[in-house]
Amino acid sequence: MNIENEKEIIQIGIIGFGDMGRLYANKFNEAGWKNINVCDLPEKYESLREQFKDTGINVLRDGHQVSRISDIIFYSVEAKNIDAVVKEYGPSTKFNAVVGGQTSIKEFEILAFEKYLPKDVDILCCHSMHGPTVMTKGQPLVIIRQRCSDEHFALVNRLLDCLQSQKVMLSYLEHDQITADTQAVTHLAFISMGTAWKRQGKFPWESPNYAGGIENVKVLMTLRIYNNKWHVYAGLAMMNPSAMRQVHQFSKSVNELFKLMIQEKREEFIKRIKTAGEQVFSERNHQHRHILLEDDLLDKFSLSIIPKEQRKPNSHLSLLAMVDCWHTLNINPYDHMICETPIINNRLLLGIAEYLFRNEDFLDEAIEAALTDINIRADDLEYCLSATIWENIIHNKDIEHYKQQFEEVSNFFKHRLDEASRASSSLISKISANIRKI
Ligand SMILES: NC(=O)C1=CN([C@@H]2O[C@H](COP(=O)(O)OP(=O)(O)OC[C@H]3O[C@@H](n4cnc5c(N)ncnc54)[C@H](OP(=O)(O)O)[C@@H]3O)[C@@H](O)[C@H]2O)C=CC1
Ligand SMILES: O=C(O)C(=O)Cc1ccc(O)cc1
Repeated sequence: MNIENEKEIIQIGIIGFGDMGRLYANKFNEAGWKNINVCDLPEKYESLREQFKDTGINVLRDGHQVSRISDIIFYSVEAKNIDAVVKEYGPSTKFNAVVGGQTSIKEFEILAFEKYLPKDVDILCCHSMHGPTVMTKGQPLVIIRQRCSDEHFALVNRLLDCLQSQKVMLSYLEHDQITADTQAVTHLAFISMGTAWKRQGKFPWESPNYAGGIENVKVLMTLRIYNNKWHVYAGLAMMNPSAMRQVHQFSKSVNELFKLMIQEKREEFIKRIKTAGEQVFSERNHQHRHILLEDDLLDKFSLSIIPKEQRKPNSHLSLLAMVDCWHTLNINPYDHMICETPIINNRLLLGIAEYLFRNEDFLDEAIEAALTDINIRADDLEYCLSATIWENIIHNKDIEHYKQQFEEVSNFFKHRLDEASRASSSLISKISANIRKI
């Protein structure tokens, strides 16, 4: 093929024109790829065609039409639907095309492609490790070369170059293992916070326990998750075969630590926290000490109406349990930074855990609050219940219940979700810029 004019010749297809499908289509369009064919569900065809009529993006009625003409195809549908969608449209794939998917769990996607795509078709999958409102530049982009010629591999790479993301080559099993260790359990920590606040009818920005510093990160990240689509998190937690172990352990860590707190088993509690902290933030990880969240920076992104001086200590049960969970399962969160996402693990959750555990005074203050301040026990009890509720829903793969719980909490916060999402995006870019400077 002549690389010179490939942007005019190559037909690109996107099946599933939701948030991520649109992000990719717009990026390819801006980069000058001329033939971008997209579809969503057939019932949305007329309105999408109208909406995109002057954009250069070619809206088609369904996945058969996209598949018949496209040389490179991305499936960008809900993970829970991937098998059914590939089953329906896969057999229509153009001869000698290359097909990939954007779903967050790769085992199901790859198995569906292997099952339903014609044998002449190559499989090269991707996963942008960020949500649709984050700048693609510099973010990790996992590439999974399942079966793919050198020529197709090079072509898809040239196309994806316009995202300016950091490519990471993994097998689908490696991908699913890493994202189970990072995304699934991180989301559980934050969605449980939202549920606990909602169960108490309490907005965290009105409470002195959630004002200032790393509390801002907890609030913003929780609301950021609740501003995204429920199916993204449901899929990640329920469909990734490796995720359940972490989900169970996190909930167990929360509950066991809480029991030690209310029984005031001081020595056992402190020993457990300090041992976990020493292992996770030990010498072997000192070279990674680059998250460096600073109070001044975090305070600029507060939703709180409480002045910082009126801040009250917090047990940080969620963070203590997170580190206890990593320690118990022998997970080194720093090893997984190749798949870092803005919320996940690395930047923010690992960032705030690091902030807490690497500042002895701060950690001691949290431990003291956990063991002695009875005013925060109601919050911590609600956190335990919430983590247990989510663990059960995920364990039972109860997708309807997941949706209902998620939407109830999301509705509770709905008047601040957009604002929180904007604030968290600025915070993420500020922290990314800080990290790049180091
Ligand atoms: N959002 C995120 O932060 C990220 C998401 N991902 C993954 O990317 C994928 C897409 O996510 P996202 O764009 O956020 O989700 P969206 O819900 O915004 O987009 C998925 C779209 O696919 C449509 N769809 C469903 N079935 C079909 C079909 N048979 N034919 C055509 N279109 C169909 C959906 O329609 P309808 O809504 O009517 O069902 C929806 O419009 C998911 O697998 C997700 O896990 C990956 C990285 C980040
Ligand atoms: O931005 C983040 O950290 C998210 O958690 C968003 C996200 C959701 C699903 C993915 O498969 C990847 C990223």
